[in-house]
Amino acid sequence: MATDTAPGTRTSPSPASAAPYDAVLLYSFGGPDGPDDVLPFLRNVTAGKGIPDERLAEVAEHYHHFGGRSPINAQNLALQRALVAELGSRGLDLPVLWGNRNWQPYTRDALAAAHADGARRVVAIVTSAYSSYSGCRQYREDLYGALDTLGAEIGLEPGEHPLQVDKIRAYFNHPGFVQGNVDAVVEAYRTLEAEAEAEAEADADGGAGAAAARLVFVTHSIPTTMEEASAVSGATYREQHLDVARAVAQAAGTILGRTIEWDLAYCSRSGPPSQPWLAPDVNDHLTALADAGTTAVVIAPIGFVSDHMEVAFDLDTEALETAADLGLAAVRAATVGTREVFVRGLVDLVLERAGRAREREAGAEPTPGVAVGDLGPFRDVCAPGCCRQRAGVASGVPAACSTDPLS
Ligand SMILES: CC1=C(CCC(=O)O)c2cc3nc(cc4[nH]c(cc5[nH]c(cc1n2)c(C)c5CCC(=O)O)c(CCC(=O)O)c4C)C(CCC(=O)O)=C3C
Ligand SMILES: [Fe+2]
Repeated sequence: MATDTAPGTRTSPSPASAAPYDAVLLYSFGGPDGPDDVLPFLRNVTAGKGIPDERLAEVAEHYHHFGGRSPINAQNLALQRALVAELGSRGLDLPVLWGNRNWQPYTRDALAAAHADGARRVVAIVTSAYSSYSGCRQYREDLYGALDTLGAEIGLEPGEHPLQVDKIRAYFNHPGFVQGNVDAVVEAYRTLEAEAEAEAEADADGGAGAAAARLVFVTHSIPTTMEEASAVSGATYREQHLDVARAVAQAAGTILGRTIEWDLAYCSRSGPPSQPWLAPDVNDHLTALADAGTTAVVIAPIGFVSDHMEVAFDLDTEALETAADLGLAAVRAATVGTREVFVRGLVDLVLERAGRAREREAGAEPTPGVAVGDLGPFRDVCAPGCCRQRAGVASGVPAACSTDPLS
């Protein structure tokens, strides 16, 4: 076959298209940057939520323990840079804006900047991999609010928005997110083994449990009412985590050459004690495991995409202390953060979303997305009633990225 390229020379691939999108929004939670930000930030987060004052004071202490600064902002900046680099390596120079729900830079400001630069179609990457009110609808409600504000500022009619923002689907079962977690779990097992070997050299009885260490997956607890309401998207918040956990434990076990026993536990419960939340709490679960004879654990925070405050405080400070008190050898697996396989996956999801938007707009059948596990890819556009706080109770607050904003 004739070719004008010398063997072994790589031609640069023609860039994949991100059309119809002209900007990406990295859309996150936000966190305080210093001690003076802590209270106003917490007021933003908890407005109208009925979180008891003692719980707020306690959470403020978690932030003050780290100088009043959450690690989340630096991590989002790093992810923003990694996304720009990955898009660039594919020949795409799409701007990546960063906006938060609860602290600056706020979503409204990010979208205003995009609009001023001429963007009209934006694709959002929410820094939450799972679907529930907290990880899906709340982001979409706040997005609708930011678009309304922006519209009003430039004199549009109520409900008319200056830009259209779509979001990538819930990506908990996307291969990039799952593989990032598999790699992190394998590394944690190897760290635990290395620590056990070092200890065994120093003291003859150490190290026995590392090879059989139990894998404890952890995610953010939510009220059971929110868990029930999450079923509208096809599988509940808990079922989504169980699907990822099964896939990660199996793949990590294959790499490590053993069967891994695992469980799913929860952290960061808030709300009044009378309100049921998903359990067991990770500290209670570690205690139960130690009582039953477990001697080593890997703690894998699959519910979080980066090492923000829940991970830094609830896991690295509290849960690791619980493990030490119980005499459990414990290593916390990394979050996916800016791992290459995860960042590549996010850009794949942006391009997949763009491709399906083009197909839909051309009246063609959209190409199905890829997913691992048993649940299949989640929807691009949320179904009516998706991810409410309570099943069957509409909030009356409109939400973006839905076929029916008021449902
Ligand atoms: C499922 C879920 C995620 C994961 C999905 C996602 O990542 O979005 C998440 C993330 C986060 N949650 C965060 C912080 C807080 N969450 C709170 C409160 C709450 N979270 C809830 C759920 C979730 N939260 C719920 C049901 C509440 C009760 C009140 C309410 O319904 O909203 C409160 C109030 C005090 C308290 O009650 O603890 C704070 C300060 C931060 C920032 C951390 C940092 O600063 O590094 C992040 C990334
Ligand atoms: Fe949803």
